[in-house]
Order: sequence, then C-alpha cells, then structure tokens
Amino acid sequence: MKTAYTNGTIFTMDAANEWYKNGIIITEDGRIVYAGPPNDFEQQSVDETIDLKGKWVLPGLVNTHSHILMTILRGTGDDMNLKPWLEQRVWPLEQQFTPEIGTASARLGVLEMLKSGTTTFSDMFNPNGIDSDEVIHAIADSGIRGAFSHTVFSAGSEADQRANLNEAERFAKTYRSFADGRFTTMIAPHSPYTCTPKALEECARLAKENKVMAHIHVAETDGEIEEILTRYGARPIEHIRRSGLFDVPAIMAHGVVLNDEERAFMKERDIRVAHNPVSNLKLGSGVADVAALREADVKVGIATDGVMSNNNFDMFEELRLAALLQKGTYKDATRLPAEEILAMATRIGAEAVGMKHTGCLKSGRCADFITIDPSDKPHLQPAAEACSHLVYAVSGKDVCDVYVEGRQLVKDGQCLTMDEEKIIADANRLRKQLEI
Ligand SMILES: CSC[C@H]1O[C@@H](n2cnc3c(O)ncnc32)[C@H](O)[C@@H]1O
Ligand SMILES: [Zn+2]
Repeated sequence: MKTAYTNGTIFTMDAANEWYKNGIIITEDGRIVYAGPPNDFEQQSVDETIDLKGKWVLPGLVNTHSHILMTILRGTGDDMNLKPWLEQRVWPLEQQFTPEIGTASARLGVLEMLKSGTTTFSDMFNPNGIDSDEVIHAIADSGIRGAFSHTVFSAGSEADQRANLNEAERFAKTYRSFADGRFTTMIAPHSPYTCTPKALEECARLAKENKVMAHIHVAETDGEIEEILTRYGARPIEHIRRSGLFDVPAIMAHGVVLNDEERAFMKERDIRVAHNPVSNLKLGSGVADVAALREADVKVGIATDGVMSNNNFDMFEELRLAALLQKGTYKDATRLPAEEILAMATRIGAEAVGMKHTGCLKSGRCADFITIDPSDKPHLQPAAEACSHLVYAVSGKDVCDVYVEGRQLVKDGQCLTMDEEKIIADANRLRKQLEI
C-alpha cells in the first residue's frame, strides 16, 4: 500500500535539518519512500492520499530512558533526594508488585507516551514481581517501537543474583528482534552502586555475546561519585570501564557529574547519554552539562525517566527544559538552539539507542511520524515559527496523529490501539492494592 501525506509542514530532522512547507511524505510497507517538496507528485501513483491541511509533521519522539513499570506509582515519593527516594520509597513499593500491576502500569505508560508523541522508547524493567513476557506482549500490541531490558541488580543470595542475570540474558535473546523488528533489547545493570564489579563484568559478557547494547544509570549525583570512589578507588566511568561494559555500545542515563577527561573518553568509545532534565531537577541531582557533551561530540538523547521522578512522559516538556537549562546555567542564550534540541529528541536519540532506521523523515527510514495541528491553538500562533514552537510552546497534549511504521496509532488525539478507559480503570483499581 502506497500512501501520500500531502500539504504538511515537514521537519525531516535529517543532518541538514531540511524542512518543507506544503511538503509531502510518501510511505510504502511501513517505510518512507519520499519526503520533501511535492515536485511533480501525481495522485494516480499512490493508492491513498491523506491531506494534512497544513499540520506540522516531524519524526516521532525518542524517549531514551524510562521505567514504564513505575507508572502506577505516579505522585508517590515526591520531594526526596535520589538515595533515600530509592531506598525508602521506590524499592519497597516495587517489592509489592504483582504481574497484573506490572502489566497495567506498562499499558498506562505506553498510552501516555503514544498520545504525547513518543514513537520509540528505551526502558529498563524492574526485575521483581512482574511477568516480563506479558509486559512485552502488552507493549507490542500497542504498536509502539522500543528497546527493552530486564534490569540487573546485585541483591539477594548468590542464587538470586545468578537467576537475575540468567533472566536478563533470556529476555535479551528472546526479544532482540520482536514485534516485526520494532523491538530490540539491551543488557542493563542498574548502576555501579547496586551492581557488584562481578555483575558488571557478567553484563559486559552478556552484551558482547548477544550483540546488544548496554544501558546503565551513571554519574547521576555527587553522592554516587563519592560512594564509588570510596568503595572502588575510581570514579564511576573508570570503574565501569574496568568491567568491560564500555567495550560494547552503551547508553548511560543521566551523566550529570562528569569531567572533561570522562567526556573525551565517552566520545572515543561512543558512549551515549540519555539526558533527563526534569528527573535530575526533581530528585535534586543537578543539571547535566549537555552543552559540553555536545561540544565533545557525544550523542545525547532526551528522556523522561520514570514518572515518580517527573511526573509525566511528556517529551515536549523535556525539550523545552533541556534548552532553557543550558542557556540559564551558561548565562548564554546561544547554547543548544531549538534545531539541535529537536535533533536530540529525534534523529540523535534514535542513534543513541541503536535505531538508525527511525528518528528522521528520509527515504528508507521507518514511517514513524507525528502531526500537530496549530490551526485552532492560540498558543501556537502566529504559526510561522514552527521550529521554535515545537521546542518552546508545544506540549504533548497538542499531538494530533501518531504513526509507527506507517500504521496510525493515534488519530485526532485518540489512541486507536489501546482501550483507554479500561487502562485507566485498571490502574486505579490496582493502585489500591499497593500499601503506599
Ligand atoms: C525499573 S528497573 C530500574 C530501577 O531503577 C530505578 N530508578 C528509577 N529512576 C531512577 C534513577 O533516576 N536513578 C536510579 N534508579 C532509578 C527504578 O525504580 C527501578 O528500581
Ligand atoms: Zn532511570
């Protein structure tokens, strides 16, 4: 089936940042075969024509780090610093999870992501209390794209730790090319402070043997740097390097506390960063020096983290904040211009999670795109400066249509693939089972 989407303002987000007013996208079998000006487009050459009536079109957003299984915990654990938040609130709550809670939580998270314009996300699942096979199938049914990992923690007995690593490997092998290739997997040791050096080494081996990326929380707070220095005599980046985990393509969540030497090393090893501006502020962790990372030519994607530290999955909020934080901390408004932020949320984010086939509206890439209709929205008028509006004025609620691999998943703000009423009812019913 060949479909033409006509009369859109198309932000290709390719390396040249080309955009076209009254542009056209032609898709076939889930791929883009053309994106650009209408030139000599002939309606007869396609099976179907959809008039976008001036809507803005951009690649679906890529959320490079999330925890959808925490979605049911939204609104709990506010106003706490990272360590007590994890130890006193998050982990005791996650211990109460059942498979039903985990799956309901995942569905709610995916629904929110899709409706706010995210088409790809890279997620760390909790290892306890859930049925990761059921979760993966629930996510697959929604039509979204993603990279998933069953997180590794060095907790419990030796047998428990071995079982956790075995499950992380089984999960990575089983789903490494699942849902018609929309899903990939990663090996995700939670962090250098929750995993032993041996577990990090094991994770490095598993990622290498299974040819998947590594995903880990690193350099999130000053406290983490001190703790790892005290325990192992090295800062987190050097400590993890010694384990071999950075011998495979890796993405680190946070990267708030880094120095020049570490950034140069990250460039050399192509270690990517998932920047979580809201989560880093909410947990009092600080502000990642994204401008320095970009100057060092490190790939930086944008992310939400879980909703307990956010409290939503609206990537547009992250874009705006990511731009403003660098301008404010550097006292220099030229830092991270809107075009660069948009690229980080799309093409660069996709590269950061190892998905070069999405994130850009270009012939050969997957037809993963979203539309926004500015025509009835005062906050997006005058509509001429669309690129600026996409970073500084749009919110997830403005997203109109969402397509993944040419399949429409959201139409006029309504999700076509998920039962919204049931998902919300289930989340509220199951939330009552948790002792908050
Ligand atoms: C879902 S398994 C991963 C594990 O990570 C916890 N988590 C969520 N946000 C953060 C963060 O910012 N730093 C460290 N760990 C985090 C989550 O609750 C799970 O237990
Ligand atoms: Zn996280």
